[in-house]
Amino acid sequence: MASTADTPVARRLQHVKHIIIVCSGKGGVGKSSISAQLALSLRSSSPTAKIGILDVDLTGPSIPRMLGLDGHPVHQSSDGWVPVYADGSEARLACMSVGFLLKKKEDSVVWRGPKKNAMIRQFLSDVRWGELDYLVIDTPPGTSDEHISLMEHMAPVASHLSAVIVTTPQAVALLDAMKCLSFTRAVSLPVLGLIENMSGYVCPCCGEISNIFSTGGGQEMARREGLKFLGSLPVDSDLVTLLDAAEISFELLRQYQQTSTAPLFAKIAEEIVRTLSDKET
Ligand SMILES: Nc1ncnc2c1ncn2[C@@H]1O[C@H](COP(=O)(O)OP(=O)(O)OP(=O)(O)O)[C@@H](O)[C@H]1O
Ligand code: SF4
Repeated sequence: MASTADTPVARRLQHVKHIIIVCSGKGGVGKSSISAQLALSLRSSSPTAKIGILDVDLTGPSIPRMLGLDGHPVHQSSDGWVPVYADGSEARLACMSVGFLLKKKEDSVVWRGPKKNAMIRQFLSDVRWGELDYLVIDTPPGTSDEHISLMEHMAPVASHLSAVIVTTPQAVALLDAMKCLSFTRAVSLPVLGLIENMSGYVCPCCGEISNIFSTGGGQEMARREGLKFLGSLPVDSDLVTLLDAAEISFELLRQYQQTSTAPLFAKIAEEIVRTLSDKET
């Protein structure tokens, strides 16, 4: 068994206390926006918390856009790639994504498994994350080459890893979330809990939450499978406007706190922080 200092990935990641892999069975359920919100909420959870967010959704990287970082170049230093900081010189929210490496943001990545695997290894071993409290990893939907590569490369730091599963209330998304859960069980990845996204709709006029789809399916799945239910988030038009059009990351940090989902997500982040600190003791 490899010791924690045996591989380049282990040497980089041994200073990251907790690595949270965000996954979903189905595409479009809001995994990237949950990853972005988790990183923003964790950053706000303490005045000193240091957070990283790594986007390994290689064919559909959306984290740079959601954090208002589109088009930022990645600098290479003698000690590896310097991540892009969403909060400038405060340097408490570091971000890395294949989106930063594309010439144009509309360029697509058409890579086979081995090239994806090499890219993920490079993200894990060559990015100068430094000391982090939390590294949030946004993954593609389903359980694909990217997930397998992540688990293989991070095996020496397996004790730092855990997952959050995102679903929407519809039966088809829940079925896919079950597949995702069975992957985590197959690779012995502890699951912190389940988030039900797009559960009801926040009326932009009066702020009332209406149930446009069914709700509660995620909670029921969590109960049935012995998972923690971390919370549900409604469809919020302010959030989609903010994340789809974020242009300046500094503004985003401030504006996010004014959305109606920010306090709901803060509770989810608190629960995640509590679960992880219980795990440490
Ligand atoms: N709670 C929400 N309220 C409003 N819009 C949301 C919410 N969650 C996600 N969205 C929006 O839905 C769209 C899809 O979300 P996102 O890209 O996060 O999904 P995904 O699961 O990561 O998708 P993919 O399968 O492409 O990786 C985005 O435009 C996002 O801003
Ligand atoms: S929730 Fe109230 S304000 Fe919003 S659309 Fe419905 S009736 Fe109108």
